[in-house]
Amino acid sequence: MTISLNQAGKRYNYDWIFRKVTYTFRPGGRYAILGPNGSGKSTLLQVISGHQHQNEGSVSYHLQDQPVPADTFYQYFSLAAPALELIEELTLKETLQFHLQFKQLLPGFTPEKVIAAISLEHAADKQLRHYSSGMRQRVKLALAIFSNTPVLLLDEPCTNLDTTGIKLYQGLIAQYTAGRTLIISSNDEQEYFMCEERLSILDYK
Ligand SMILES: Nc1ncnc2c1ncn2[C@@H]1O[C@H](COP(=O)(O)OP(=O)(O)OP(=O)(O)O)[C@@H](O)[C@H]1O
Repeated sequence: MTISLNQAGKRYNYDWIFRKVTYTFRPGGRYAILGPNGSGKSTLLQVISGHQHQNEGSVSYHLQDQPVPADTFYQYFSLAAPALELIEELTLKETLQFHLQFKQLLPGFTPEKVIAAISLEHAADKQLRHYSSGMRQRVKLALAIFSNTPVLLLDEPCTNLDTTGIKLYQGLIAQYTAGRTLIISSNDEQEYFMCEERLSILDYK
């Protein structure tokens, strides 16, 4: 999947968050969107994903040179973000079953294997509302990383993770993202160390 931004700009009310972003995210590339708190990293990720619409310029998607309509791009990406809500009443097992109605898991994976991969076997039947913030983050990462999508969008992926959780995240990225386009919004090197391409949002003010 190729994602192309051409002179893209986004404002909230009268404040431009970024302007004139012309950038191409290529298939299999690993990209970090960098910048301080409040600079617009999450907003750019939301414009890429289509959750927010740009106010100027364009965003387009191509799969092997064929255009992908913006309103079908949701099928091709998975996303983990602090703002994304989990369904609190569901257990982890139920969450994965529900998720399977929308996205397939990576080949060879079952809900049980995903739960084991994030070391939450002991809490698989507990409602998510009783999870700690770090456990919730593991669930969000698992739903994104283990979905069989060519594009993976991660907004501050190590939010609420302890040292063990960060190592787990880094291991999952190393093991399960080969060949996928990875775009990480972050200001923490531990989250984006593997990204060879770095995009500073401050260059687009
Ligand atoms: N829905 C919204 N309405 C109005 N302003 C918004 C909205 N969402 C974000 N903003 C503003 O846009 C700016 C960029 O926010 P954004 O969340 O993209 O920054 P960020 O770089 O991801 O920050 P952080 O590192 O703190 O997560 C901030 O000034 C924020 O207040």
